[in-house]
Amino acid sequence: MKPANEIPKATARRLPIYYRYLRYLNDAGKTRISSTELSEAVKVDSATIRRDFSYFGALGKRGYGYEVEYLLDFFSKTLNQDNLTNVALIGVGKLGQALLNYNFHLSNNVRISAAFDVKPDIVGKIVSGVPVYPMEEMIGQLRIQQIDVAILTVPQEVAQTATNKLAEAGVRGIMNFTPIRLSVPENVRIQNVDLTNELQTLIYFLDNDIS
Ligand SMILES: NC(=O)c1ccc[n+]([C@@H]2O[C@H](COP(=O)([O-])OP(=O)(O)OC[C@H]3O[C@@H](n4cnc5c(N)ncnc54)[C@H](O)[C@@H]3O)[C@@H](O)[C@H]2O)c1
Repeated sequence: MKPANEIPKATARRLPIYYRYLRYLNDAGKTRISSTELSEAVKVDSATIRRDFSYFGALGKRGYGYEVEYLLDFFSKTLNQDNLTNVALIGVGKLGQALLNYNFHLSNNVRISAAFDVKPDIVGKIVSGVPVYPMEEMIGQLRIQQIDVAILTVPQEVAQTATNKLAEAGVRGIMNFTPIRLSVPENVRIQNVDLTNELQTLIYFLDNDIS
């Protein structure tokens, strides 16, 4: 098995997809799955699946397929499913509230446990089960709750200032929903999410008939 930093990013991104489907199979009482079946279900070609799995050692047997429980256990450990990751949300507006409401129900191991805002009418409230703290308490709360991942849903004008505070609090990963490109220290990783971009990419692929 390769160390985590040697696993290609594309493979790492597919792991949660495999994991979710294996959980579904396990819940349905299925004990074994062939690579063709798995491939059809998760829409990843079987050569890619075999290559992905090969990074973790030989997990399947030719002509037999994969043991669901074994794989599930294996991926659960690899994806650190046994540890709950608390995530903070900064900016409890329209988008922030939608994310709080969703709160990653499908995942066992990630949940938003604290939210932060500046609006007096929302600070101090509990929104979808998550307490909303004032921004002045952010650094302290993140440290107490040992949160090192944050979702940023503030107006773009304040995004960089909020990011600086997150970095100061020791946050290592930020999921950035704001349209600006954030500057961060080297040890902080940013994941930009832009639904408009995604939609435009989809339309571009459709218009140009690219599969
Ligand atoms: N990536 C996407 O696909 C996508 C989609 C929608 C919105 N957005 C972006 O998400 C962000 C939020 O959008 P929205 O529609 O929810 O806006 P909104 O105005 O409804 O919410 C913003 C929230 O941030 C709070 N806020 C303001 N200043 C703050 C500060 N300094 N610290 C903490 N909180 C602060 C406000 O009080 C408000 O509750 C915007 O930057 C918007 O451009 C991105």
